[in-house]
Amino acid sequence: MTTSIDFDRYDRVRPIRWTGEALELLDQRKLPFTVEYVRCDDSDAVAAAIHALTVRGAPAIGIAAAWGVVLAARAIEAADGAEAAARLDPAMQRLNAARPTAVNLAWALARMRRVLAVAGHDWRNVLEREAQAIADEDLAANRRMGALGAALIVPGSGVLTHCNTGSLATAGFGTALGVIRAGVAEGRIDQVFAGETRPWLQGARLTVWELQQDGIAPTLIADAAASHLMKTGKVQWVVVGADRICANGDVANKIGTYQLAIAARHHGVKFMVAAPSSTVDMATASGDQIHIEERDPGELFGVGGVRTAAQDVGAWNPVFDVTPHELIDAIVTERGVIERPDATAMRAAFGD
Ligand SMILES: CSC[C@@H](O)[C@@H](O)C(=O)COP(=O)(O)O
Repeated sequence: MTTSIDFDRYDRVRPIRWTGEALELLDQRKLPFTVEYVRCDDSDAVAAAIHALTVRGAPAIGIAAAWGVVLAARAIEAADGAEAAARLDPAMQRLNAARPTAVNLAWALARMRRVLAVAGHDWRNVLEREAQAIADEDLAANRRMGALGAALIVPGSGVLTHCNTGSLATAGFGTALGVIRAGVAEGRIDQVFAGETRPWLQGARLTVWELQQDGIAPTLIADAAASHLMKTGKVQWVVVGADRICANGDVANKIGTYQLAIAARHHGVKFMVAAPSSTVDMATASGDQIHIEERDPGELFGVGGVRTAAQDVGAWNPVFDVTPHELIDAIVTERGVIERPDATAMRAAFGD
């Protein structure tokens, strides 16, 4: 497939930088007002950064964890990969436990374990090459799925997206935001709406900032405005990313995605999920089996450190939800487009 997209135009934001000595993470807690990288010198610092959302987004936390393994390797001695694997196991388990919902974290660590198991005396170089490969493959997958997803969008369309699925959440270009970038570049998308994505405001803080770096001017909406937006006819597609795609096509993504899918179906708006194959988890049969992360209820009590909620209130803060496959029109990965996903279509695309 050929595409007219100038990818280099979109290579401006990089959330993860490997210096050869340390891992530098663009601190997403401080964006858009402060652009600052946090330096991680060991794997526990990486695990803490993943847990704190310094680095976030399913593919990005997998990539960061892979570099975390490279850092953990600095602290041990081993004659070969098998011996190193045993010694690195506690650090890898701590990285794996940093966040539960996005499968990309466990997937990246499993890849590091696999290459380690067969590595010889040069196991440190093997780990470093694998971490770099995970990052490089993610960027390539995003570019490919961007073009594939954009091709589904009829010129002149408006789209709504949720959370942040861009360069900040990946090795670059983005998943759903990659589709949107490609769609804008190809003249298919006229207008991009971004939901705020409360409580952490990934949409208002990160997606808007990222698109502005590209010269794309999104329109911000309150999350609660989504159904009304759809009713006006201004959007033809909802395009979102994923943290885990199950064997039956159910999709876990940022809290609020499920209600967007319900509203989209009601209004005849199409619903697309864009994610690399590293987000596909064929070992999880359906969304009912996904561990949904719940974060500090304090995230709901205010914005930017200013309290907005009444005092002495209880709160519940699940940060992901599951969209049933019946509400999804297309899942786009770098391997192709799965229309109306279900267990049969998923098996045909990804095996068992
Ligand atoms: C490529 S990003 C896909 C998802 O990871 C994204 O939509 C999302 O839900 C991120 O959640 P976050 O809690 O910000 O890590």
